[in-house]
Parts: sequence; C-alpha cells; structure tokens
Amino acid sequence: MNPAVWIADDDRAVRYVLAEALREAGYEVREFDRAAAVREAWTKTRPALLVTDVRMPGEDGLGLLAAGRERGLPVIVMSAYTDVATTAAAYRAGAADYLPKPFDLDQAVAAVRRALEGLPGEPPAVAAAPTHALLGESAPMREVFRLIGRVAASDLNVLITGETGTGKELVARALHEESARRDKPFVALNTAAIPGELLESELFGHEAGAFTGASRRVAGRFEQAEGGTLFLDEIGDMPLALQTRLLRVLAGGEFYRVGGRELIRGDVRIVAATHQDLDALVAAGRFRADLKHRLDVVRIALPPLAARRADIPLLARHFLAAAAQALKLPPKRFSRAALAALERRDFPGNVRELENLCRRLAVIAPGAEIQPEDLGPAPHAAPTAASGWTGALRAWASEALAAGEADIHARARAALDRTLLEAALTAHGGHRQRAAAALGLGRNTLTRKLGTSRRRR
Ligand SMILES: Nc1ncnc2c1ncn2[C@@H]1O[C@H](COP(=O)(O)OP(=O)(O)OP(=O)(O)O)[C@@H](O)[C@H]1O
Repeated sequence: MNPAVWIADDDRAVRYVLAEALREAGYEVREFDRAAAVREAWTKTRPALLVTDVRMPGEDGLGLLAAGRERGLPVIVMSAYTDVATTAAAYRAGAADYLPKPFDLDQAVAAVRRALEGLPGEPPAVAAAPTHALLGESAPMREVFRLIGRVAASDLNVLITGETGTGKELVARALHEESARRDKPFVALNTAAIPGELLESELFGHEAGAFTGASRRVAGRFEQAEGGTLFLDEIGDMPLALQTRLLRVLAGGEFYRVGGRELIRGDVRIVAATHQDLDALVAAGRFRADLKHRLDVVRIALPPLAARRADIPLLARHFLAAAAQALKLPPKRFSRAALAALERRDFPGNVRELENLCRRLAVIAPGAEIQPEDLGPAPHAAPTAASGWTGALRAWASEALAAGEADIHARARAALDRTLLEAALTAHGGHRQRAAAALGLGRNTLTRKLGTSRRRR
C-alpha cells in the first residue's frame, strides 16, 4: 500500500495543489482543514507522515507538531511566516522539514520523500525564542533562514559565503543563538584584521614568556569560546602554516597554548566565513583542501543585495528607525518614491552600504519625509573600457605584456587597491571605517588591503 500522507491547512487552495502533487507522486493523501480534525482522525488510524500549516483557526500547527512527534510521526511544517526564530522553533520541536510558503511543489514532494526515508533525531529541548536582527522576506533570504533553522541545532561546522556586507557575521550569530550553545560564548576572530604572526597566539593563547612581550598567560579565542561558537571571519586569509595548525586542532579537539605544555581539550563549534572563492583558493594552493572539507560541512551562501532587492524597503525602514533611535533624533520616514529609488539603486557594499546610507539620511535629510533627491547621487558606475583610466591601464598592460613582464595582474591589482585606498583615506581624513564605507568595502577588507598594499610598497 502507498504511504499515507495527511495535510492540515485551513487554506483549501494550498491543500488542493499539494494533495494533487502528492497523489501524482504516488502517495495516499487525506486533507484536513483544522488541527482538531487531525486529532480525531488519528484516534482511528495513523498516517506515515503529517504536513501541517502553522497558522490555523483553533489549535495551531506547532501543537500538532508536538502531538505528532509524541506519536513518533514525522511532521513537515509549512508557513508563510518565515523568520529565523519560527523556523528554528519548528526544527527544535522536531519538525522533519520546514517549507516556507509559497513553496515549489517539486520541493514539497521532495521534502515528503526525504522525511519518509528517515526520521530526524530526537528533538533537543525547546528554549525561549532568542532575538537577533536578521531581516528579510525575499525568497533567497527565506531559504537562508530555513538553512539556519535546520543546521543551528546540529553541531556541524558551517561555512558562510557572501560578498562583503551581506550579513555573514549576523548569520553566524543567529546560528549560535539558535543552537543549544546559546548560553555559552560567541567569540569572533577576524583572520584578515590580525597580522599573521599574532594569529596563532590569538587563536590558541600563550604562556608567560612564550615570546618577547608575553608577560603573562593569555587565553586564546578557542579557550574563550569553550562550549560555545567560534566565528572565524575571512578564513580565506589565514596563512597556510596556521591552517595546518587549525586543521590539527579541529581533527583532534586538542591544542597547546603557544609556548605551553598543557594539552587543552576544547569543545567549540566552528563557523567560518569568507567573501572569497574558497574552492579557487584551494585550486591555487593557497588554502588546504582538507581544512576546507572540515569547515565546509554545511554551506550557507548569502546572496548579494542585488539578488534580493525586494528586501531593500524593509531593511531601509528598519535602519532609518534604528539610527534615529540610537542617535536620539526625531523619527523620519521614506516617501514611496524614495523607497522605489532605493530599490533600484546598486549597493556594491551590500546591506552595510544601505545601512550607512540610512544612518546618513537619519542625520542629514532635511524633512520628516525623505525624498528621492535626498538620497544623493548613486555610486558611480564602473568606468567603461573606453574611458580615462582603463585606457591608460590598457596601454600599460600592452607594454608590460610586450616586454614579457611577470605578475602583471598582481601588480595592476596592487596599484588599483593602493590608488583607491589612498584616495578614500584622503577624502575621509584617514578614518578607515569611513574610507571603507565610501569605497563600498567592509572595514575588514580595507584593513586587509592596507596590509597588502603596504607590504608591496
Ligand atoms: N539581513 C539583515 N538584516 C538586518 N541587518 C543586516 C542584514 N544583513 C546585514 N545587516 C547589517 O549590515 C551590516 C553588515 O553585516 P555583517 O557585518 O554581518 O556583514 P559581513 O558579510 O560579515 O561583512 P564583511 O564580509 O565585510 O565582514 C551589519 O551592521 C549588519 O547588522
């Protein structure tokens, strides 16, 4: 006999399309419009799987989820209300899967098939809903929330990828706050912001006298994060020697402080992030493949803001209100036209750039309602091949190529970085964070580039 799948949803249209798709896939389907009807039915017979909506009149789907789990039933939860907290709550309560509405029917059928193939492990204890400010309603962000909810409770290492300013650190925090480790520390270490020679002692700590200037024992980030989560930002910038060391620690779960003899056992979940293409770094021999495998167990790819423009109004309103509150300024709002203009605008610095613009507007926009003209000129489009400096660059490259010079690309990049950075630092009185924001770079990226361009000089 075909496995029986029950669907509970007060929306007839959803029940209908889902039921049809599942029947077509060979399942025996029964439909229910409320939780009470399901409860009554399973006193007589039980399905192989229950798919339930969250919001229904009367008892909600999370109640059914709990009751279903008590009966050992796999339960898939679906909802139009997707945020990290509800998604994670559903997983914590033992949902086999979570389908954000509107969902793709193939995706729903695949989820049913997966859930019937194997029950998830025992659900971890349910805790109070944590708070964090990861916003988004667009389809790609819903998918991100789903992934966070799904993997937060597991202890798997996660690799977060995405351009600068897309929210990688926020995702790392959300993973921590939604996990059983939430009462333990979340410790972040930016690999790019710390000189290579200091990184080892930053990570693993050191004993007094381990090196010149080490006057007392210092705990490293690994120790500080004990029982919690260690967020390694810009992991692609980690020097190779340290990658080897980190790999050993991850494999063995033990380490020594620098200059120390005491073996320390650590229980730390690693969440790493990079804006670089780690696979390309591996191919280029700049990142250890075995370390990548350790870190890249689950990958969460954050889309650039350009791939989720629908979220711009929501984010902009939030940032504007938050800035007004933080700076104790009278609240302002965006006119419709201003929001529409923002939605069309390019933000190479992603959410961070949008946030900075909103802060600026909270302070400088003249009226209570922000108009399109208050937004200021859009960031300049990249110059075309015919215009000024690319013409000069082309001439330079042709010459260098003709002369058979080496490292042309690296030298050109170094010169490009240096020129942009110097211009931005001059324009912003040497203030790194402002210079970075003006260029559409994260502060970390700027720090890294400053290091690189200084070394090359
Ligand atoms: N989805 C979001 N909702 C609300 N705020 C966000 C969101 N994404 C990013 N932000 C805000 O944008 C800023 C940049 O985010 P974050 O530092 O997490 O980015 P990042 O990808 O780690 O950047 P970098 O690679 O430069 O370190 C932060 O102030 C963060 O709070």
